[in-house]
Amino acid sequence: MHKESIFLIGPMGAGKSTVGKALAERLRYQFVDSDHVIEERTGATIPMIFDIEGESGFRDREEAVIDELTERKCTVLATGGGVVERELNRQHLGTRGFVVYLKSSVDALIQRTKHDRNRPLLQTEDPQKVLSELMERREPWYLSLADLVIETQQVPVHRVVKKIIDRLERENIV
Ligand SMILES: Nc1ncnc2c1ncn2[C@@H]1O[C@H](COP(=O)(O)OP(=O)(O)OP(=O)(O)O)[C@@H](O)[C@H]1O
Ligand SMILES: O=C(O)C1=C[C@@H](O)[C@@H](O)[C@H](O)C1
Ligand SMILES: [Mg+2]
Repeated sequence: MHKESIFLIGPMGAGKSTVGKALAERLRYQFVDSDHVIEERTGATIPMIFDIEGESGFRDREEAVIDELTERKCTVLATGGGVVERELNRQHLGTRGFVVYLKSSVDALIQRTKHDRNRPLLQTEDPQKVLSELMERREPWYLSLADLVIETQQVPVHRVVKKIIDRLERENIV
C-alpha cells in the first residue's frame, strides 16, 4: 500500500513537532504542525484560545484544521496531543495517511514539557497526574490508529527519525 502522507500522533512532549520537522526534511515532504496552523489562523496562542474559548473552542478549530491538513499529499503532519479526542479527527487520520504513534513514558513526557508554558492542560499543581489520566483515556486511541508505534524514550531525535524512515522504506510507504 502506498499512503502519501505521514501523520504523527502521541501525547504532549512525545516529539511530534520536533521529529516531524526533521522527518519531513529527510523525506523532502512538506511539514505542517496543526497547533501552529491553529495559532496562525486564530491570531492567538493556544493558551489564549483555551482562556477565551475554552477547550471545546480549541477542539472545534482543531477539527476544521485537521480535516483540511489530512487532505494534503506528501506531507508530514504533526498533530496536537488531544487530536484523538474527536471522532471525526480519528476517522480522517485513520483513512487519509500513514499514522505513526510516538510513544513515551509519562515520566519522560513530564521531563520534556516541564519548562514550557505553552500547554494549558499541564499548567496545574500536578501535571504528572493530569498527563497520566489523559494517557489512560487516549492511549487506546493512539494504539488503534497507529500503523507504526515508535518508542522515543531514551532515543535521541535523529535516531527516532531514522527508525521511522527505515520502517517506511522497508514497508514501501515512501
Ligand atoms: N526523542 C527525544 N528525546 C529527548 N527530547 C525530545 C525528544 N523528542 C522531543 N524532545 C524534546 O521534548 C520537547 C517536546 O517536544 P515537541 O514539542 O516536539 O513535542 P510534541 O509532541 O509536539 O508536543 P505537543 O503535543 O505539546 O505539541 C522539546 O523540547 C523537544 O526538543
Ligand atoms: O494534549 C492536548 O490536549 C493538547 C496538546 C497540544 O499539542 C495542544 O494541541 C494543546 O495544548 C492541547
Ligand atoms: Mg507539537
